[in-house]
Amino acid sequence: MTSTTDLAVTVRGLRKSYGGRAVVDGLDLDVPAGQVVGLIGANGAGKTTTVECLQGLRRPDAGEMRVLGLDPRRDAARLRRLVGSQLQSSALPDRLRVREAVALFAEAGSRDPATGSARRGDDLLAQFGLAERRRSPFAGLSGGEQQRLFLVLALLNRPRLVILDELTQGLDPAARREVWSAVAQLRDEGTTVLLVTHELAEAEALCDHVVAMRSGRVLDAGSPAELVARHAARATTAFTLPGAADALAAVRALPGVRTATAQGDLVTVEGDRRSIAHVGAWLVARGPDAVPADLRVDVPDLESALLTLLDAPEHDPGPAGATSAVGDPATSSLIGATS
Ligand SMILES: Nc1ncnc2c1ncn2[C@@H]1O[C@H](COP(=O)(O)OP(=O)(O)OP(=O)(O)O)[C@@H](O)[C@H]1O
Repeated sequence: MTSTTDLAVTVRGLRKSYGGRAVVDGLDLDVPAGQVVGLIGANGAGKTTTVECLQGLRRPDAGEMRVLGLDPRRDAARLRRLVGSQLQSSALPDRLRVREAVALFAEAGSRDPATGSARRGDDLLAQFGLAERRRSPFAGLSGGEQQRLFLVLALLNRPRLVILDELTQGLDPAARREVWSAVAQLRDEGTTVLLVTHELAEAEALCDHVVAMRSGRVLDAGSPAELVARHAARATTAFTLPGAADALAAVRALPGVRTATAQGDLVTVEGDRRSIAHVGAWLVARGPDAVPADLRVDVPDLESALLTLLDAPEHDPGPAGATSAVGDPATSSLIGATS
């Protein structure tokens, strides 16, 4: 179990209302040091409000927060030096050159005292593939380059925690992959990252843990694989098999298979993930001529898990607290107590 000293962020009972409407409603959250934790959920779930409270940008109505051991309400200025936050595109003037942005954001401590150059900045620009763009104005960068520059600026002063909100929104697939690999690099270097994202493939690729939110509350939390196993365990296998109807009884008897149906020669099998391997092995065992050329497998992913979670009826968490919907006690260390 994670001890509190291993936690970069702890939140208990966070509440924030706008005009009498609770948008964060008794949220508990732990972010273990050195991990990438993702906040996912529906629009308006309160994800951005939560991370803004953690950065001292918004004042919650109630609750306890600790970010790197500090209270964002009282220590916002100290935290700004320890937390790297992603800027919004509008934060940089179009004409500001990359090297000027780096110089502007570098604290004295990140400069090399011998040469006076922002060596850390140069290293990061090289690391994130922007060394050749040092003279480019911000507006001349591609979307992916702009986001990578935000990462460089967020990392410039060696933050212990990086908070990223919709980092890859609006990027094309190639640029998104570039930014993902930059975040994966951070994770490999042991930086703690709190990531707000709508991109569930992104959460699946990058996050050690994800916290699914709706209406300001935690619905469930765990590793992406745990959430998939709990909420989207079904896999579908489909293939063409001559004489399909006669084979259905054998397919239904395979381990992990829940249902098997045939439409003409097209067989559709539903089951848990094990069923995929068993169906494949059964087909191969029938001989090389029986192996279908059109085998298609739909494996459940985090998106299916989140859709199931968001589809579940809302219920009042009652006095037990907002995280009472959490399913598996094994993952509750990430969510914390519900008192
Ligand atoms: N300053 C504000 N005044 C009034 N309502 C606000 C304010 N800021 C946010 N809200 C509302 O609070 C709710 C939660 O917003 P928030 O941005 O935290 O959610 P989110 O989960 O990040 O949403 P999204 O995924 O759409 O970005 C939304 O309904 C939003 O309209």
